[in-house]
Amino acid sequence: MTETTEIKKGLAGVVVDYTAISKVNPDTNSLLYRGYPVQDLAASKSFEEVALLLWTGELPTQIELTDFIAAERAGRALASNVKAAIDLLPLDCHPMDVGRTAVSVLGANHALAEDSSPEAEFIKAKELFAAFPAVVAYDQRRRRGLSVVEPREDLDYSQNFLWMTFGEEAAPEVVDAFRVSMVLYAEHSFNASTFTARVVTSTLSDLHSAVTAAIGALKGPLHGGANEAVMHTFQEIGIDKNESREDAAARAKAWMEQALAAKKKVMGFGHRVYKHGDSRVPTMKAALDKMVAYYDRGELLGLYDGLETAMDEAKAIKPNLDYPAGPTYHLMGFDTDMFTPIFIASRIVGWTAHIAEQRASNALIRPLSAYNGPEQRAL
Ligand SMILES: CC(=O)SCCNC(=O)CCNC(=O)[C@H](O)C(C)(C)COP(=O)(O)OP(=O)(O)OC[C@H]1O[C@@H](n2cnc3c(N)ncnc32)[C@H](O)[C@@H]1OP(=O)(O)O
Ligand SMILES: O=C([O-])CC(=O)C(=O)O
Repeated sequence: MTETTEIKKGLAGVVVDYTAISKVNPDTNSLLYRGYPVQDLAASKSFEEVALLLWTGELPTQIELTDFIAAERAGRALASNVKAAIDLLPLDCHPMDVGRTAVSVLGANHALAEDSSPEAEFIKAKELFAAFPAVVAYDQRRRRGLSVVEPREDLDYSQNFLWMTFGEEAAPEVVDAFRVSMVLYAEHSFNASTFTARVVTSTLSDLHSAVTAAIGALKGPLHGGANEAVMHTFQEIGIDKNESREDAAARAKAWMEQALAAKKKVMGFGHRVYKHGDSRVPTMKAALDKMVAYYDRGELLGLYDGLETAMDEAKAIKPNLDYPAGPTYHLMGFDTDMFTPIFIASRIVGWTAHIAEQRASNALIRPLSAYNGPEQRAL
């Protein structure tokens, strides 16, 4: 085997494999899940239906959906050793560390952990989907010194997620914005965390190991961690509920101009694949607009507009999905560092769909490197 000398830093522009799960088209700013435009799915389908679509390739029949919903509702409670493991973690560790640990324990618990048949993998994917919201809710509540709220089987996925987190039933508008975010975050081809899951799977390792590794990749601010970084930016600029939208926009614009002059990277903007705008942003921004109206917090849109305009004027770089998602979760009442764990809950679907696809047509993922260290020398 000869070494290639053509280096593709960050694998930019490299096509690594086929996928039938989603199609990201940067020329048309579009995203298809198994052929369906994501904005159409977000307009009319539950997250549960979208999950089944991504896993199986087709929207479920009514019977399939009913069966899945029943199993999902029955599988929401946290195992006692997952709670115990979370309780052992410091309250000031990052919640992504909690999510990563919880998935690891769920893997160790699983009777089918080492069974990678398609049937076993599908069972594990569905169980992880059902169990993970309770991890986020449990951790959010323990950080606030609040007692656990048990799941309710009369609520759908999004309603129950918000119920377990806040201990009250969320308004339909809020549930819907949350559902939209779950649909939009679910899948995005060979992004860094999904690729990580595929690398781990390619060694014939198990599903929970692949998801645990993917969580590590998602945590970084160049990837999923950007949704919380967006809120940190808003907080650094300063949030004043009584400020007018125009004044907030002016302050945000000035902040961005300074940040760019200082050559800072501002999280929530830019994308490796989309260069003219992220396909999901218009749908998520519409959900954010509804939340701003619901909570009467126009000044947040001032900050949003000011940063976006200044970035566009200076560098023509567009927002990515994390930009509208961050303030949406803030308005719903989540602590900022819980935003990326919410992303995990959704992306579990995409990761596990890719794990299945990788297994079905596996080749060990092992690229080459060009050596640029010292020449051979004598000891
Ligand atoms: C769900 C998701 O994971 S979406 C992505 C979330 N991540 C973020 O929001 C982090 C901020 N964005 C970024 O760091 C980048 O846009 C990335 C990593 C997402 C993609 O970047 P790449 O395709 O590798 O492009 P790269 O980082 O080389 O940027 C190209 C140029 O645009 C600039 N640029 C890109 N994004 C930004 C940004 N957010 N702020 C300021 N400048 C930026 C770079 O500085 C670089 O400028 P230069 O050519 O003058 O050096
Ligand atoms: O595709 C990417 O590189 C990042 C992204 O938007 C995602 O994972 O949703």
